[in-house]
Amino acid sequence: MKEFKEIRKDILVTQNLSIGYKQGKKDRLCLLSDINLTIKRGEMVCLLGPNGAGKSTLMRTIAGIQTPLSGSTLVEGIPICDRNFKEIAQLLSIVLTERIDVGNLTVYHIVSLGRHPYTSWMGRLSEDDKEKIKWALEQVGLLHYADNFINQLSDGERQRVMIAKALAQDTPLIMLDEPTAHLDLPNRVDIMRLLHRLARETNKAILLSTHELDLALQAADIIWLMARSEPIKIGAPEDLVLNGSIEETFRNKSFNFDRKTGNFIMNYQKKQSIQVLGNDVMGFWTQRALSREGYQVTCEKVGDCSVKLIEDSMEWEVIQNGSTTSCVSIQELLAHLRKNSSLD
Ligand SMILES: Nc1ncnc2c1ncn2[C@@H]1O[C@H](COP(=O)(O)OP(=O)(O)OP(=O)(O)O)[C@@H](O)[C@H]1O
Repeated sequence: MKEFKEIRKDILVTQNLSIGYKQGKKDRLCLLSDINLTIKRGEMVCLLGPNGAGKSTLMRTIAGIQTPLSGSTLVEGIPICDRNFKEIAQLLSIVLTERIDVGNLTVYHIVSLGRHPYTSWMGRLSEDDKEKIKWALEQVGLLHYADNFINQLSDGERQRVMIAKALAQDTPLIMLDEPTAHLDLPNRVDIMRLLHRLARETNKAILLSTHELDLALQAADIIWLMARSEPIKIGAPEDLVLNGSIEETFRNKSFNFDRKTGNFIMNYQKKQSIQVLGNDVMGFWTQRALSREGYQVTCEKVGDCSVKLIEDSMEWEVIQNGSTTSCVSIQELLAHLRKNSSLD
């Protein structure tokens, strides 16, 4: 029980925080006020929200890079504004979105910069510092790249170097601003899995802002859902799906959020209805294709056209006006339907 309490200790608390920008001497743009948030050790929190919601502003304010309009951020119980630069750097590390372009530095050198808050002004690394750098490189799977120059690495590897630097900084809170931007799908998944594992195994709190709704829904322990001028919604991803918060925040006439799959489905103008007999995986993809083609798919009998799925042989039987045509692919099915509708 004691161990559980330690794992779930609050590392960061915001108290009635207001975020925004001072504009001139008197005016100010307040994006959001009365923000009361908590992050616990061992927790991965994803900050989600549409463009312009204020995610970066919130991240910068929490990290003490930007001054709040009012309220405060407490790290380990002490307001961040009462701490000096070195103390803050020992409590929270930040990984920014910008692609790093320091070609003449090695991976080891960049990760070693994470030890800066602990070294003397000469920056000499102790044995303990070197151990922490090695450990950080191991965690992100880049120990064998230690002597490589940064410009010899892919974007995914560079991002892992920056995460290693944050790990070497050995702070209880790691903040990342859109860590998966510029990455392809396998790398996006790898980074999210890595961050999730690190939160669990190192007992650090990880806060990241992202536009990757599907990955955040799978990897986050807690989601902070932000929309302009609305209170931040907080909860386990599944709770925010079930109570309709995700749908509401990202509501758009061009697509719908499918609560069952956690995916966004594009809206197409529907021309006519079509009956599809069969379900499961083949049914799902057939429905997607027919929907794109402008059909309203139903399992009820409608009109004189229906599609029967033969799952064993992966075939589609189109039954229309009493005659049956077999198609061996969705492409062929769509071509057949297009041909017949042009004959109508
Ligand atoms: N320096 C600034 N001065 C005044 N307003 C700003 C400044 N920086 C950002 N804003 C405004 O604050 C609002 C929130 O911006 P912010 O970058 O925090 O949103 P975001 O959710 O991170 O957006 P995105 O997802 O596009 O990165 C925007 O309307 C933006 O125009």
